Amino acid sequence: MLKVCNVSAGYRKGRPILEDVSLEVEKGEFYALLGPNGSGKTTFIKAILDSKHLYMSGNVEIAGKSAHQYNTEELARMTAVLSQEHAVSLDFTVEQIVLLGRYPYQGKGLFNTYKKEDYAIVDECLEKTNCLPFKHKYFQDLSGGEKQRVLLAKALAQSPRLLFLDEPTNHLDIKHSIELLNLLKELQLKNGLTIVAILHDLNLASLYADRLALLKDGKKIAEGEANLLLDESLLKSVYGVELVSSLHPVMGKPQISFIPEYVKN
Ligand SMILES: Nc1ncnc2c1ncn2[C@@H]1O[C@H](COP(=O)(O)OP(=O)(O)OP(=O)(O)O)[C@@H](O)[C@H]1O
Repeated sequence: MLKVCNVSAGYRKGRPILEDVSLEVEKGEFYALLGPNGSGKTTFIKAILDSKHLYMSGNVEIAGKSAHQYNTEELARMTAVLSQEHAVSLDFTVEQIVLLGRYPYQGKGLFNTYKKEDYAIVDECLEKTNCLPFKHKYFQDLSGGEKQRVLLAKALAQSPRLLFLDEPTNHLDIKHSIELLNLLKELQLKNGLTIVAILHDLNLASLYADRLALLKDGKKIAEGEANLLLDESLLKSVYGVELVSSLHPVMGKPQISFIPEYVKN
């Protein structure tokens, strides 16, 4: 579904932030991108979906076709992104924002308007993300976590086959983080949605992703299943901190914790 070949990208000429990154994500896979702050994770998503402001080399294929061959509407029907930046017009209601997710499905004609089906999809996405209770509220009046869920509903309303998420659990409390990841997993398993998620929480990545990749200083350091990747010495070399790995009591997947400094002394 996604093939990234030897991609280098940066914001200034001759200063790459990403260096020679290659990876492939299978259809219906949940792939997590991990790495320290500033390692290039967000730049990676931009290099795939929005490279016009980047100095970039290498190739990106989405569903077997070069990313450059998609026009804006085609790309927005194939992929959606939940980004960290909430660049949304302030005086829109929740419903209006989620309806924007249906825009790529409207024709170019002057009299094209949203159809009954679009409104039904919007309601379905609002329900899935637990946003129905504030459907008529203004986006600007919501909490950070509620805004995050509305923007996920908008991304889902695009009915994408490939969904990118940049720290989707940012702003969410533990209940809503778990609910969001459960929903993503359900969409992956039932609908075959392909998911590429930047996650800072190694434990959630371990429990939900099929494969993980570690980025450091713009390079892909390692890739694989959680049992292979969440290794204490590898994590120390990437994050520069001592971490302790143990197994989840039910899932048998690695869970990462640490010993606070004051206990060690
Ligand atoms: N628009 C920009 N112009 C110039 N440099 C940028 C821009 N956006 C990001 N950078 C730089 O690129 C590097 C990688 O940033 P990026 O946001 O991709 O990292 P990240 O891994 O997503 O970080 P975080 O985990 O903190 O969100 C950083 O050094 C950052 O300062």
